[in-house]
Amino acid sequence: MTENTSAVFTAACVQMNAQRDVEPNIKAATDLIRAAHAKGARLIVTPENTTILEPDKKASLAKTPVEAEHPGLPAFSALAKELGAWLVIGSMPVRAEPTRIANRQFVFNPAGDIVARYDKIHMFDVDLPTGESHRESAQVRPGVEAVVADTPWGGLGLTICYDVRFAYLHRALAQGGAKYLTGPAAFTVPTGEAHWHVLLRARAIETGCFMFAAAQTGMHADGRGTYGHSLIIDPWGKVLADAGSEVGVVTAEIDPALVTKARHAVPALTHDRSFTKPQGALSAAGE
Ligand SMILES: O=C(O)CNC(=O)[C@H](CS)NC(=O)CCC(=O)C(=O)O
Repeated sequence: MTENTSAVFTAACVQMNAQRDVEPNIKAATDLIRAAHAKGARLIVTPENTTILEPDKKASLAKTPVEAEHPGLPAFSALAKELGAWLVIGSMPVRAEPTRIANRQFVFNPAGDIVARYDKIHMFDVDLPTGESHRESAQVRPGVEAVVADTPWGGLGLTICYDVRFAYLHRALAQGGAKYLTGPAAFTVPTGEAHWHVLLRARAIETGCFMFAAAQTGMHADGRGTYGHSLIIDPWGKVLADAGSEVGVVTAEIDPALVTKARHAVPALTHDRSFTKPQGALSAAGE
């Protein structure tokens, strides 16, 4: 189908509860993507780690093939083509080096072609007050390139999960042509409760972009919980859809004209100034 590039269209976020093994996750994602399409969605975004949420690093590496051998690629390519929809797989980790993976996002056009790839740049290395610790950098090779995909509705800037805490990436994407941002995630419950909505709304407001943040939800392997609340947000910061904590699909009508409207009202994206930086330096602990 040829898209009318200025017309209102329906976008969807798929909310998943991915488990350890790739094939059942592909099947679960496929069913939800079909449900999103049945609701009229022309652009469908899935969460970070759509294809695998395996806490055991050795097992995760063993289950993560190189891109060319990953069963998710032919499956999602065929699905995008069958549905005639734009499909963003929030992330599908692939082997990047013998012992490291890339936390990679894929954009498929309605012909089933991969039109963009993005490797997550910022690594989630944290020790939370709840005792939950993550060392993403121990296994993931971080990306070094910000990516804006071309869609019929305008630029789609790609980010993943912890990237949401880095405003400069989003600003660079918007200044590089993005009118829409993806923010697929597997957010922790405590940081989600405290930070998720405000961070995503801030990124949408600062950039004058729509935000599509598809999330993992519920309990995963080894007692790991994720926050859910997939969000679709407009460029003025209004939450158009919030998926709550259940597995499922949320949709929203996207009016591309709202991007121009928000940026005309407050053209902050064009008001950058240069300034000298303060001399201080952070310690390793970040203080
Ligand atoms: O490790 C895996 O198996 C899958 N990957 C994730 O869950 C990623 C990296 S550990 N999670 C986040 O980035 C959460 C960020 C977050 O929660 C915050 O910024 O507060």
